[in-house]
Amino acid sequence: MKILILGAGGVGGYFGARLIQAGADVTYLLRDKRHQIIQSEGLVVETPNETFTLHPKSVTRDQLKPEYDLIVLAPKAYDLDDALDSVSAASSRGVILPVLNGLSHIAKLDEKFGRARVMGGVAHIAATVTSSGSVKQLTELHALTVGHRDPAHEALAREFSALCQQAAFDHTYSENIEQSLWDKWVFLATLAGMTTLCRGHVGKISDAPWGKETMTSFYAESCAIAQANGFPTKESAQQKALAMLTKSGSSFAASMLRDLTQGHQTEHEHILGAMIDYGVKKGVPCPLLKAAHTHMVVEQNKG
Ligand SMILES: NC(=O)C1=CN([C@@H]2O[C@H](COP(=O)(O)OP(=O)(O)OC[C@H]3O[C@@H](n4cnc5c(N)ncnc54)[C@H](OP(=O)(O)O)[C@@H]3O)[C@@H](O)[C@H]2O)C=CC1
Ligand SMILES: CC(C)(CO)C(=O)C(=O)O
Repeated sequence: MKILILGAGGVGGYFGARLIQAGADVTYLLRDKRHQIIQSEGLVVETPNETFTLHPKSVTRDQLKPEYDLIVLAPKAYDLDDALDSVSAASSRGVILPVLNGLSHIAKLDEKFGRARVMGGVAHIAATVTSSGSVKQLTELHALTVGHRDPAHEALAREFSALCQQAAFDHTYSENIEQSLWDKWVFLATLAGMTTLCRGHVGKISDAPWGKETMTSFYAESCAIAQANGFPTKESAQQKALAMLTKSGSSFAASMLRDLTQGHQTEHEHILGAMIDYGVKKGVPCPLLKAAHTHMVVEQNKG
């Protein structure tokens, strides 16, 4: 299977590197600056246990041909339109696997490629790109869940899953990937909303007198929106998520907090704004999500 991965950032860089180590035929589609770095220095991956360098195949958009069976999209949500332009010379064939957080990108991809060509993916990792260009896995967490959304691409999705089984990360094949996407989204909206509002990680929030209660209410709001839209998070998954979201002493925080404190663009419209839209359409009250979203809009407008 020939795989094209758009983006060698935290998610694309990490999971792509692990797939290459496992023998997968991966090519990266990169913008000029990242392409030059990877061509000259290789793809450097730092994990909590080791640092390794790979020399992957990479192309820029002008070198692209429609020769891939699977096209993995790993840009930030605000770069999706540019990513779709960049990949256009290859995207007349193959199955598309987006690994972005949230869900609103799926509708856009379905509209462009048709549901029969768009599978689902959920990345569970805390990863970033360092100032020197390395991909850095910040914690031991590294899991990729994929699944088919249409019988037309089920065989390819399972073939890709078999490749993931060989790679050095945790992998699950989801028989209901849209539910998996919603489960991750309600968790992330809560984590991102609360850690950005409070400018602190889960442990700090849990130490505050009303921290656990507010986190729990935020999560309940997000779950109510998922439920109203036909994707109720199972009780067992809710308990597991709440345990992580309210754990005393935990240094867990969302990548949105890292982006905010480092002055980068953030995905608040995709993670918080789109969740509010789903809530408002179904008449679900979401005051905490609206407070978190308002805070992010004010922050980003500061320039
Ligand atoms: N980081 C994390 O811990 C997690 C992130 N996610 C989600 O995964 C998605 C990706 O996030 P993350 O990996 O952190 O983002 P990064 O910013 O680290 O990486 C995104 C990469 O996409 C590249 N890119 C964007 N547009 C194009 C284009 N047109 N052509 C080629 N490359 C392009 C960027 O390239 P360039 O270098 O040129 O800017 C960048 O290297 C997001 O939706 C995020 O929410 C999910 C789970 C965890
Ligand atoms: C919640 C987490 C860390 C899990 O992968 C994530 O996706 C993010 O912070 O963007």
